[in-house]
Amino acid sequence: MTAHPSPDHHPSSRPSGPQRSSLPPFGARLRRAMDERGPLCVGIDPHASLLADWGLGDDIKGLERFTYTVVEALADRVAVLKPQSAFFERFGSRGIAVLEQAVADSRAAGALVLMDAKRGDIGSTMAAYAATYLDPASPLFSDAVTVSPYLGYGSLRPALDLARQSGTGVFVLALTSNPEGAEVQHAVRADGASVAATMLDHLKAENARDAAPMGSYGAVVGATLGDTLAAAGADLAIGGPLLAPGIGAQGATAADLPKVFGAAVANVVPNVSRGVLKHGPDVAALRESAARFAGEVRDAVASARG
Ligand SMILES: O=C(O)c1cc(=O)[nH]c(=O)n1[C@@H]1O[C@H](COP(=O)(O)O)[C@@H](O)[C@H]1O
Repeated sequence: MTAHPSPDHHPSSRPSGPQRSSLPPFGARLRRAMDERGPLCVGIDPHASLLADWGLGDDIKGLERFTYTVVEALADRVAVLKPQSAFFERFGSRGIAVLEQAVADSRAAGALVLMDAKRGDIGSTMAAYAATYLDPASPLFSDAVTVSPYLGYGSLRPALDLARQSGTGVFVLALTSNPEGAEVQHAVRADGASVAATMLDHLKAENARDAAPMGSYGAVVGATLGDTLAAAGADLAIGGPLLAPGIGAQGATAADLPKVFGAAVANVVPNVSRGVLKHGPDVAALRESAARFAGEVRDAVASARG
């Protein structure tokens, strides 16, 4: 995909091969951001219906206005912003240019950017996806990216290795928030372990290096899962972050977090997208909503600590 972004936020051509980064490991950066700002992650998901609700057109101008308003409202106060790439890709190269600008502006304002791209392919193609999001020379360079392990955990190796090199992170889908996920993720392998438990074990091993204060390799575990985690034999003590989508529009609440995550709740990065975004386009209302979710998360985590 060829992008034509404004020239002010990234190099016009990419050097060959991954660039070394001076960034500390992602896990350390994320832990610090969680300590300073609280663990909330807000999604930037410009649904067509939200654009309409905001009084915007379902076009590039609407996309720009929506995206830059969310960045202006939240990038200086939440730990993580998670743009969902699909909502930008559907506008073609001009949508990608908006995404590039949003990533750069969010990072400049102090938010970590988790690119929600859910990529996954054979290793050699995965290397290109990894370069897209985790190579500091890329116009879409982000602090972390979501990936899908359906081609096998080993196929993710180029992303896992580039993340270590560039101080970025990788979030692997383990137990997703949608009800359809169980047919794959709860499936039991010949050795008796579920697919999800196997992914979590891989991540635990990945995090064994650079484990303090937190590993850079995360799992996606839905906040909607209630007590079904036990059925998947999931050990959430992976030493890395746990991205927990599903709060708000999908029905989970902050109060569910201790029940779903138990002792691992300290590593949970709860995500809310529509639950916050529906309060736009008023910047103050977006901030108030994010602050309310952040407060509920803080109270839930504190009550779990006793
Ligand atoms: O990786 C994700 O972020 C993700 C994983 C998952 O299991 N479930 C899930 O909803 N998500 C994403 O999290 C966001 C949830 O949005 P809301 O339901 O509007 O809060 C969307 O961008 C989803 O693509």
